[in-house]
Amino acid sequence: MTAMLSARDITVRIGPRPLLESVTAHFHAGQVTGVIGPNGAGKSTLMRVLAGLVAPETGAITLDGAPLPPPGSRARARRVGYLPQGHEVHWPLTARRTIALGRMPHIPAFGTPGERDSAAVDTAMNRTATAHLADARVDTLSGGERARVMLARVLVTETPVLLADEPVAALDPYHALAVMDLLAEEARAHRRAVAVVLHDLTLAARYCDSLILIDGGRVCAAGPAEPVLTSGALSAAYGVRFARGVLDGGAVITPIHRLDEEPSCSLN
Ligand SMILES: Nc1ncnc2c1ncn2[C@@H]1O[C@H](COP(=O)(O)OP(=O)(O)OP(=O)(O)O)[C@@H](O)[C@H]1O
Repeated sequence: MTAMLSARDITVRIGPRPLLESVTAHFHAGQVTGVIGPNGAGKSTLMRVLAGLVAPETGAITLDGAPLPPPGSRARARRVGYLPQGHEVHWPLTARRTIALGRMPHIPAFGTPGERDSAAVDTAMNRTATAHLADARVDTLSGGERARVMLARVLVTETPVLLADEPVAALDPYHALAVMDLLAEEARAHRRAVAVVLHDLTLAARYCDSLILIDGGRVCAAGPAEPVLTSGALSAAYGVRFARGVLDGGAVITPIHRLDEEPSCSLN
């Protein structure tokens, strides 16, 4: 299967230290690809490279086999949507106006938003359960509410590639499942390539078609989700023994205890 978004041989260095080393990763249309790995592994750095916010020292990123438009351009913004980790916002805009900013790449210079833009905002607010927050200032929202508003802002951009860095980190279980359902729908119904950074391996097992396990800036395992989640590389990367099973028809992966060995699969 041809990948929609491909990163090949990406190396990112800050000073002498490589944050990513020869990372190759593929993200397919119609699939949710999970990016997993321990703290500091390089997951967010990979997302930032894919979003065009960090220039790699080596390597290339292609969309459908062609180079991406330059970072910061409207053409790039129409192709790759990026939901960063954390959702820090300091601007005193309402949730609706914040979400509407996601339509900017579609509005001509000196143009004004039209009915199509307004409808896209309404749809995204309904899908992220944020319609009731429309007039609330985004800097006054709770962490989980703000996370859903920022997701809506990315959804309205309607990009073929959607990068979400820990989109469920601030969410309660109901909203975490709702957001994962939504990302899966974006992939399956709209044929988008969805990349999602996750720490919850049960969500990774249930929602991701394929996984990229990163540790120490390198890819330790990649491919269909199940073999990655059952591989020794998973325990080695996290330094944790996991229990795996099926409960109520769904996969469950939970950490049991730390391993004695120093966690690392980057030498495997
Ligand atoms: N601008 C920077 N300058 C120096 N070091 C950086 C910079 N950005 C990231 N790093 C380092 O690169 C490593 C990878 O960071 P990154 O944010 O990609 O990790 P991560 O896998 O997303 O981790 P987490 O699960 O904790 O969010 C970390 O050790 C981090 O301290």
